[in-house]
Parts: sequence; C-alpha cells; structure tokens
Amino acid sequence: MRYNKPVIAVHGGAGDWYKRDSERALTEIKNALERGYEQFVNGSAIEAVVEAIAYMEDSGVFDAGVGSVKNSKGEVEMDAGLMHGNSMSVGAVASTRRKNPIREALKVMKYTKHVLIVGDKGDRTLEEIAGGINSGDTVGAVALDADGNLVAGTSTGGIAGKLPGRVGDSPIPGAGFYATEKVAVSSTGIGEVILKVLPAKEVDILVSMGLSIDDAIMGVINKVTNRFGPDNIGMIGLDFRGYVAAYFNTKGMARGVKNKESIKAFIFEGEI
Ligand SMILES: NC(=O)C[C@H](N)C(=O)O
Repeated sequence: MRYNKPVIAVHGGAGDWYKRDSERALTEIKNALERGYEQFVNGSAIEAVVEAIAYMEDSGVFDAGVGSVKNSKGEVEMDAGLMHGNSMSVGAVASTRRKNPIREALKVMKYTKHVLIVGDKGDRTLEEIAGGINSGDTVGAVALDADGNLVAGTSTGGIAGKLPGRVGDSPIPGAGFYATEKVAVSSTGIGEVILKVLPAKEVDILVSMGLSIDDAIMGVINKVTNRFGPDNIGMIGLDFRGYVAAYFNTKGMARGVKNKESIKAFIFEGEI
C-alpha cells in the first residue's frame, strides 16, 4: 500500500504470536510508531527509526533491549544495525550488553569509520565515544522522511539458548537490514537461515530490476520457504515512493505503519 511521506513502518518480530500477549504487543507497536513519527518534526528518518526501535527495546514485550532472550549461559547479548540509504552509511553492534543497542549502532555510524563493533571490547570502545546520544522478538523499523531519506534498522536479543558469542543476521547489512536511495528493509526470523539468503540485499536487487517492493518481499519470503521450509522469516520494507510491504512465513509478525493520515497495527492477517 502507498503512503504519503513522511512515513514509518515497524515490526516487533516474526514468530508464534499465539502464545504471547498480542494485545499488549499491538499497543506497543502503535506507541513505537507514534514515538518514531514525532521525530519527523525536527529530525530525519534516522531519528525516526532510532527512536521507534529504542522504544521497542525499552518496552520489554519484544526480544530486543530489556526483553531480550538469554543465551545458553543465561546471559543477554544483543545485536543491532542501522543504514541510511542515500549515503549508504552503516553502523552496527554485535554481542553488546549496552542498554540500547540501536543507539550504539547510531554511534558507530556517526562517530567511527567502521561498520560493525562487537563484544566486550567493542562495548568499552562505545563507552568512550562521546556524542551526547546516550541519554519478546527482534524489532525493526524503516522510515522515509519529507526529504526522501530512506533508513532501515533492526535490533535483537537473538535466539533463545544461543551459544555465547553467537551473532545472527540483525547486525549484518544485506541480511537483517538494508537501505539504498530506493528501498529500506528490515528482517526478522532465524538468523542462521537469514544469513545464508541475505534477503534484505535480495529485495534491493529485485527492486532495482523493476519489481515492486511488495512483489520483491513476497518473492524472497517464498524463496526462503521453498528452500528452508516455513517458520523462519519475516520482513518489512518501504520504497522511495512510500509503498510499504510486509510478509512472513511464520504464524504471525507484529507490525505497523504510520503517516499523517493513518496508523495501523497487526500481528496476524492485515495489510499495512
Ligand atoms: N527474533 C529474531 O528475529 C532473531 C534474529 N533474527 C536472530 O537470529 O538473531
């Protein structure tokens, strides 16, 4: 469906939402959309994506930030990534224990020459970087601002019971997130599948070959299902004209979209 810009879409993870408090998740999706959308007044799509994701990290309802699942040793290790499509700037963190991984990813983007900073050593580096930024399921956001900037971001606690040090798709550009001048995409699901398929990059390739964002995301999800079976992936995407699409091969995916005219949120059926 097409939305006038500025527009933001978010997801709160693909999975078996039947077992979970879906009412609360829908409310939190809407709150995250409001929080992100507010940023368009003074900020760009970057602030919109970061604040929407930081809200979901703080909510405790999703597998990200304070709601993160634990690894096999009972510890939390989180991954996040962020990409500005027009400049192709990227910032990402993996195996971090810092409070809001998406804000740390923004620090990597803004204040370092690097793409990905990992682990305890990375956390010490990030602690030293000043910049005034610091003030479940995987969560993600894509936004298009009034100036046409497209941004994608993703943040996760990963997969429950993962081995310490395991990193999934979420902080890897082309896998967990990707953005260009034309599209912004965020993925969720089983990182071990997503890392082999690079679905966010594939959506970019298909769109640059002339497919709509809707056909591109649906095509990639179908391809993953045909090769790896169901219950492993969901994606949201947005293009430069304001077309939004979301597909998943799991039972549900918390997701929503907001612009000036409307706000929508779904977990099971429903087109955003
Ligand atoms: N729930 C998720 O989406 C998990 C994330 N994709 C990972 O494998 O780390």
